[in-house]
Amino acid sequence: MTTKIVFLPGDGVGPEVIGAAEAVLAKVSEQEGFSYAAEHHAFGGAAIDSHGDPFPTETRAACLAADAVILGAVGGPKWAGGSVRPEQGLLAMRSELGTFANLRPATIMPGLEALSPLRPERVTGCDLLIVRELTGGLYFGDREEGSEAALDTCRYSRDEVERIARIAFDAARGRRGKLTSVDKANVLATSRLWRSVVDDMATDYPDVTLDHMLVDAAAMRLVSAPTDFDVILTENLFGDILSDQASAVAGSIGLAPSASLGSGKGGIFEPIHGSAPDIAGQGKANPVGTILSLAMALRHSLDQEAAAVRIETAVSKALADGHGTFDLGCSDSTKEMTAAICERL
Ligand SMILES: NC(=O)c1ccc[n+]([C@@H]2O[C@H](COP(=O)([O-])OP(=O)(O)OC[C@H]3O[C@@H](n4cnc5c(N)ncnc54)[C@H](O)[C@@H]3O)[C@@H](O)[C@H]2O)c1
Ligand SMILES: CC(C)[C@H](C(=O)O)[C@@H](O)C(=O)O
Ligand SMILES: [Mg+2]
Repeated sequence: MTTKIVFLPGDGVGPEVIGAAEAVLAKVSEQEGFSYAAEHHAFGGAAIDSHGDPFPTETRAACLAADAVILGAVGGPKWAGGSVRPEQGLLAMRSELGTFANLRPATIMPGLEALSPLRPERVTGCDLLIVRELTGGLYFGDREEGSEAALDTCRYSRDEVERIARIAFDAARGRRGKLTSVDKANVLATSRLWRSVVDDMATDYPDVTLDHMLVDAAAMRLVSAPTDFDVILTENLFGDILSDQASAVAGSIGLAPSASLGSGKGGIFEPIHGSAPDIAGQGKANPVGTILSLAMALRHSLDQEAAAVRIETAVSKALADGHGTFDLGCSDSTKEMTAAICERL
């Protein structure tokens, strides 16, 4: 059966970085000798404009049938005040595809320590993975809008915590064997449930060293001692915030990929950054986060480990050779950076 890859360019820099991932996929598939069928669908603000819906029915059907969904980004000032927002389409897609596990690695590439805002000796060797719960918590609880008062609710069930914790324990087992569960158990009931479920599961993983950290302390630790972390397990909102912070520690948000996985084989693969309205349309966006997200798709959903490694190696080489976009203090355009990576595949 033909591998089906759905591209959702979305808004702002989304189409620019998706173009980069497509160029890399075209070359790497030829080199590794596999074929695929690519489709493009409307999503986010662009889909509000064309269909009146950020996640139109035909996009939903294509994503449900896909082996992997590669997303650029959604959102922007044009839609921010509207009654329907692009971000609602993103949340609906994550929920309907059941992608509860969001993997967000933050690794400083060897030789590139100077990219970090932290002192090089502090960031050298930083290699962490944030495992973020993606389909529960505050993002999906009951909500009431209001001009005088508003309400968001946070709910987690034992099952929801168990399934994401299992992913994190397994990931730690395959890495350096250290798991830090991040919560706010000194205040939140959901965090106290989270902590007790994670503790219960620790008995199945005697080879993993588990600790718990409050999210405020974790935010501090992430900049004062990022190399202390191996795998960070956390809920939806905390994972959103800490992953942007970790990406900056590792050099730039423009470098950071993610994989959103469920119980099936497919998944959603997207850079962690947004539509970057401040640089959209200027050919300046760093395509690496999206290209490395493609590598995660090849590894996790498409059975193409060799292609994933080929891409990761080419990205490292291009950066080590001094290529980079403006966010890295370099002068390559999105297209030049993409070409530099393609040449090194
Ligand atoms: N997954 C997603 O689609 C996603 C993720 C985050 C934010 N958003 C949305 O994007 C819109 C803009 O949000 P924001 O400005 O807070 O966050 P953002 O991530 O879009 O941008 C934050 C900063 O990082 C820079 N940046 C982002 N991506 C970059 C890249 N590839 N190369 C170089 N620099 C890059 C931007 O120029 C900006 O200065 C909002 O509507 C938000 O909801 C969407
Ligand atoms: C756009 C927004 C809903 C989204 C999130 O918070 O999950 C984004 O910030 C991300 O990190 O993918
Ligand atoms: Mg975010």
